[in-house]
Amino acid sequence: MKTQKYLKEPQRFLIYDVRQYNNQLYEPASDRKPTLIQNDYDSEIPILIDYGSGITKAGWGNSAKPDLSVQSLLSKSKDSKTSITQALTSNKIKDVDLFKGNYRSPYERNIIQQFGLLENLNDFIFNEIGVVESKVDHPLIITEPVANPEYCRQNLLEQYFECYEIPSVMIGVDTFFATFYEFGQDRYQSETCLIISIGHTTCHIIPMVNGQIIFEEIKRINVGYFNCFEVLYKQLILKNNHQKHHLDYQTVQAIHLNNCSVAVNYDEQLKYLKYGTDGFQNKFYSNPITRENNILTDLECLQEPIYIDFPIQQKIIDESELLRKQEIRQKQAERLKEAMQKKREEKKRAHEKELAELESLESKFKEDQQSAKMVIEQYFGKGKGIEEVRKRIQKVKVKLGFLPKDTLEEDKYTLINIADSQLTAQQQKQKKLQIIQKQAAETRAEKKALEKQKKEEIIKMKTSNPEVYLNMLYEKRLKIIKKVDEKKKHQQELSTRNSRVNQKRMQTIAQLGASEKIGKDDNFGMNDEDWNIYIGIQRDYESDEENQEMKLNEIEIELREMDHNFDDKIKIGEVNPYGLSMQEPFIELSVDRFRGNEAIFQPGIVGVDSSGLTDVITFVLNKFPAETQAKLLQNIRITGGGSVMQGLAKRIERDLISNFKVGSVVQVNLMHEAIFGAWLGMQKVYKQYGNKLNEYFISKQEYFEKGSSEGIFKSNPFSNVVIPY
Ligand SMILES: Nc1ncnc2c1ncn2[C@@H]1O[C@H](COP(=O)(O)OP(=O)(O)OP(=O)(O)O)[C@@H](O)[C@H]1O
Repeated sequence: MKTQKYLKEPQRFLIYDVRQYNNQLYEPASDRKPTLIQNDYDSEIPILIDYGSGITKAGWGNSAKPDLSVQSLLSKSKDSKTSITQALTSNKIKDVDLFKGNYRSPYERNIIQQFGLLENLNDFIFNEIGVVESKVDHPLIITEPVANPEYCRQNLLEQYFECYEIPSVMIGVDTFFATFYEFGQDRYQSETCLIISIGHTTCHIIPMVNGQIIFEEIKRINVGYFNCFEVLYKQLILKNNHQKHHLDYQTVQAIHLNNCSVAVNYDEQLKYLKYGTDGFQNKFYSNPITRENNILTDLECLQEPIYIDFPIQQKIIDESELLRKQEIRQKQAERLKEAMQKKREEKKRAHEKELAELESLESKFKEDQQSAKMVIEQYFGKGKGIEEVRKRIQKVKVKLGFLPKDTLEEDKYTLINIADSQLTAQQQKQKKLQIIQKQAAETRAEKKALEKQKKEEIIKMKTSNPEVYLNMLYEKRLKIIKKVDEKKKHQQELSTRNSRVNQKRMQTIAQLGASEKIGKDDNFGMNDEDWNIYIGIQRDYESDEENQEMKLNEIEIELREMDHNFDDKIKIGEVNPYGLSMQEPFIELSVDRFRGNEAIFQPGIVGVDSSGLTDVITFVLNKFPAETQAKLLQNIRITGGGSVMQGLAKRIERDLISNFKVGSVVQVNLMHEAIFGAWLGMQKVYKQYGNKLNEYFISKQEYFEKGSSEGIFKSNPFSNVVIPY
């Protein structure tokens, strides 16, 4: 296959480096808990909760940042002892693969629909942030999405006032709080800007003119960060099935955040990935791109594929770790040696005792043949004579080292040189057996000698021909890696019920059940060989991984000594330098880097029948007179967790430049806080407005007087519109 030629060399990353990312999920550290509990005694301090369909952020009004940031996912499990069903949030279950677990969310899109689950989530929040009393005696400031349906708000208030006995609640829109945090009080009341909020499963486009939110023109698209991420996850699993076990939720999220981006020009990016620099002959690109006469922005925005290496061994183990392992191995070897020595001494004592007994029997035979014969028959079986005793004496003497080993060999094949005519039928049979045994012993000895010679040659080669020796070590290393990999795959297949390996295993067990032996009288297990059937089955489960790892370590120590570039070779993924074929230990990210994120610009990719983000932005902007439109175009702000997608602002900017008339100034910026903006905004509001906020709170008393009807909701500078009845 012809290799692609790109402008820049494709980058390679090690999965261990990629896996590190700024995860925004956490719980309060244990040393912070006492301070949090202190807060519970001061009923003036409000609790701020930014409910999100992706991440719920909660904390006390006087904390510097949210005390808790948790995924809005719950899993119910039954305690085996108490039979009480508990709800666990995703944070509580460490290293979970959220695509595999049975997780449920209180949300459908970004609207709360499951209030039972929300109660579980609230219990968790209040518990974690240090509310110790059964009721929550603090004012609450919470967020809701734009145009939150009335019944959701009513159910929420019902839960707060009746279940938690909360004294008062203020409700605002998450994006408005985030904007307040970004601009501050004055600019929030005067700014003209277009706010784009990329949430977990939705995007909102919110125009703000002279500090007024234009509610009539707010638009929502039903795709968000999660949809983009899900496309990537599915693509990666589909294309790299052999690395499936590595690609869990956390790893793919890290890949998404670190290595994926929004294509500035998706069509051209795809062509670039397909044709590489060959396409610069103006044939493939819609823009005439050439090296001499290029449109710089376009060239800069084209990106090369990325390779992520998954080396088989866990990490390049450091020296101390190696020493520790070596020490353990030495101790184990010493213990084994001691045990062997003990066993040998015991055996020696037993043989000495046996020899003494046999010799006394032999001398007894000389004195009293009759009585000695009885004893011999007792020992060796009926019909056996003094020859058996003598043979045994010789054997024991060889074992004790009193006689050389070949004494026995000579005795072993006594019949070989005697002609058949002089032998009985029984002896002829024995002769045949002896011939076979002798041949087998000779081949064994030959093999042993050959192995010994080989070992000596290898030792010689290490000094005389180190390069060949090094190659041999590399080959050995690859063989072990392959073996471990195959074993892992095999074991993985065993965990899948319908896999070929598992079916074969079941077949073996079924055959065992249907065996003719097990007929009317089931006597399975009477003979030792019956149990051999389990050896085949058990082999699948046995793990010699540690053994292999030890061997691998030993080889790598030697390799490191001989080849100083060994670690570098592994780092760049050069795992196959000596021509052994292996399954690729890396994944390639080419189109996948961009296709997932394209979902918010082309929702059709994830099957959502909707216009894309820039089309909707253009639609919204076209609703405004030219002057306002120009102002809005110059001040586009992106917020929400999805704004962390690389290249997002550039893409929107580029799309809008081509959608509006020549000369329009387009400026797209990210807000400073992507995920915590709304929570920090709530805190800023609480700190700046202070007591003035009281008029915006819905109190428990009002709720019990009026019920949760529409009239109870109070509008505030951050809330949805209240339509009076
Ligand atoms: N570093 C990160 N760590 C964890 N999650 C992240 C990170 N960066 C982005 N995210 C994603 O951000 C999203 C949450 O963003 P955000 O808090 O704005 O949405 P939300 O408020 O939960 O959702 P919505 O506003 O739609 O209800 C999640 O989908 C999450 O996967």
